[in-house]
Amino acid sequence: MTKAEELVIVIGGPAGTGKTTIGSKLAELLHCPFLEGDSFHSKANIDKMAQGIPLTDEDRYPWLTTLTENAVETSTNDPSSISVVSCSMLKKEYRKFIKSIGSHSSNIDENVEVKFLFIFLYTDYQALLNRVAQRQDHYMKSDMVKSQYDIMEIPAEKDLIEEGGDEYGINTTGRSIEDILEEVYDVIKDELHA
Ligand SMILES: Nc1ncnc2c1ncn2[C@@H]1O[C@H](COP(=O)(O)OP(=O)(O)O)[C@@H](O)[C@H]1O
Ligand SMILES: O=C(O)[C@H](O)[C@@H](O)[C@H](O)[C@H](O)COP(=O)(O)O
Repeated sequence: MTKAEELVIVIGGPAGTGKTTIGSKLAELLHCPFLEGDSFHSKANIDKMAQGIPLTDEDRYPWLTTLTENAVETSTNDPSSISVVSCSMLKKEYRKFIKSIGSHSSNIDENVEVKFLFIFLYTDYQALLNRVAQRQDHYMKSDMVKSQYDIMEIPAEKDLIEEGGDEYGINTTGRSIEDILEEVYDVIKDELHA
């Protein structure tokens, strides 16, 4: 018996890179749910970020676990069998962790295989600062952008979706939302209902 397939599309990148904007529009296009990854943070994490203190791996891993389990559960329960979730996933090891948690999640049936695709958005440092400054009522202020920019790992050639991997990086500098969305769709379209 072949396993049924679910798809979780994770939209990543540093603060202000367009995860929420692109992720929510992609979900509309695919007629599937969108999850805002930041909604799964503990209060302690939010308080820390609001004070301008970067998260440590100890803070991040429980958040990544909750976020992944929710994304898997959401795709399981949705008729589309897809969910889109935003998550900074700045380092390769966080993408690997999401995949390993997702594959062993208690929320999945043994007859279901969950496929993850990681779309990493990035732009130049100044553009990020400007965009974060534009956001109103967000705990994350522009003093956090540098720490994120310094550690971010843009997907490597060997891990790209077109090379048989599950990652893809998009430089969004100077590009419209529609243009970026079109590129995302183009990259993932072969994985839809595969
Ligand atoms: N490609 C883009 N060009 C210009 N502004 C953008 C672009 N993508 C997002 N923005 C703007 O940048 C700000 C941050 O976007 P958002 O989607 O909240 O980013 P993130 O979820 O990654 O923090 C918003 O004001 C949004 O409208
Ligand atoms: O859009 C944003 O404001 C940020 O990306 C925000 O989502 C933050 O980055 C993460 O919630 C966790 O922080 P780390 O990126 O440091 O893991």
